Amino acid sequence: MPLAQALFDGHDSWLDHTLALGEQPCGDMSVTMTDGGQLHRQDTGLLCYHPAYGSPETPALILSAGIHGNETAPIELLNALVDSIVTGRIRPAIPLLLILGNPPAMVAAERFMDHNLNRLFCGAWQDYPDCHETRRAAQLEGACRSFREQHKGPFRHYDLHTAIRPSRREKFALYPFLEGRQVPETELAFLTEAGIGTLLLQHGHGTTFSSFSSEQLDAESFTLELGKVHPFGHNDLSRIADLEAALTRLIRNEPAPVTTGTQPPDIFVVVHEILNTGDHFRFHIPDEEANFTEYPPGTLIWEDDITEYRVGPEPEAIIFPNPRVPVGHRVGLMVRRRSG
Ligand SMILES: O=C(O)CCC(=O)N[C@@H](CCC(=O)O)C(=O)O
Ligand SMILES: [Zn+2]
Repeated sequence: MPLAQALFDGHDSWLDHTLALGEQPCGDMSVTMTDGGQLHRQDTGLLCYHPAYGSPETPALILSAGIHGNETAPIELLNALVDSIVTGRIRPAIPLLLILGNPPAMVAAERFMDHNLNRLFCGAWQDYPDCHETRRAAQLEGACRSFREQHKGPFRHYDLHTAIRPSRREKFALYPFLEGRQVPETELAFLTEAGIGTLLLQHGHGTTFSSFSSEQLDAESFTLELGKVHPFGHNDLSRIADLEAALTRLIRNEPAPVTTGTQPPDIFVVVHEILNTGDHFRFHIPDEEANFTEYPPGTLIWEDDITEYRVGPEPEAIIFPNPRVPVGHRVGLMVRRRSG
């Protein structure tokens, strides 16, 4: 039986297997690749790879997609990488943890079922009533922690997403906030290689998956926004071919290309985080507004009965405008290009 079918219980791909199971767990199993590497199915949507040889300096990589179930382009990209590994087109030279985050939400083509999974990390899942997403956040934290314990060398995590709105900057990365941490030059070069020309530096502690791996696993972590949400089968994966090539290079542990003369990503900082303040919250950004739409000084962005927010002395742009979130959650971010 072909390796993929053995590992995925007769399904042709990891994605088909994950969608067939949804919320159901699956048994743990391992297969040995022809080069001696071990591919280990830990549970539904959870795979890990250990190469036959390695040293303490060998970097390790976590790749996740589908933390939001309807963000299908990154899911299809990760599935294609797994297919290449299983069929021997890519022979990984580094340990990998590969995650399809929210299988039942993927089946339902929804962002999430009960709670936004990407707000439940760093232990925040303990503050919510038990549901599929709280259990999944706990499981993913545990899987990442034990992977980290086995691999003490350089450690990266890329959490792949797509955005609800179109964007004036199609692909962008978010770097979780950690006091005193600066983005290494190697990571800036990786973003350029991957065709991601914009980087937003987060401004405070978060409870996203990338915040968790950054803060608690000492990973170089990024949330990567790779375009707009579309249903399965309606993505133009050629738009993220540079990322696929850059990830393939990392997985093979090949040296980075020489980047002399290439443009580093444009860096943005958060000026203001818009939170839903409750019943009297009024948001003045139209529903269909694209990410990175800029507003002139003085523009009223939101208000309630007590306070309001207007753009400061320099123009500011909006990212992730979405007023349909629970009270206390993020409605959007106001950002500005970093000077210097
Ligand atoms: O388009 C939107 O409104 C949301 C897209 C999305 O899911 N973005 C992530 C960003 C995570 C981060 O801040 O690192 C999210 O909201 O979870
Ligand atoms: Zn997302």
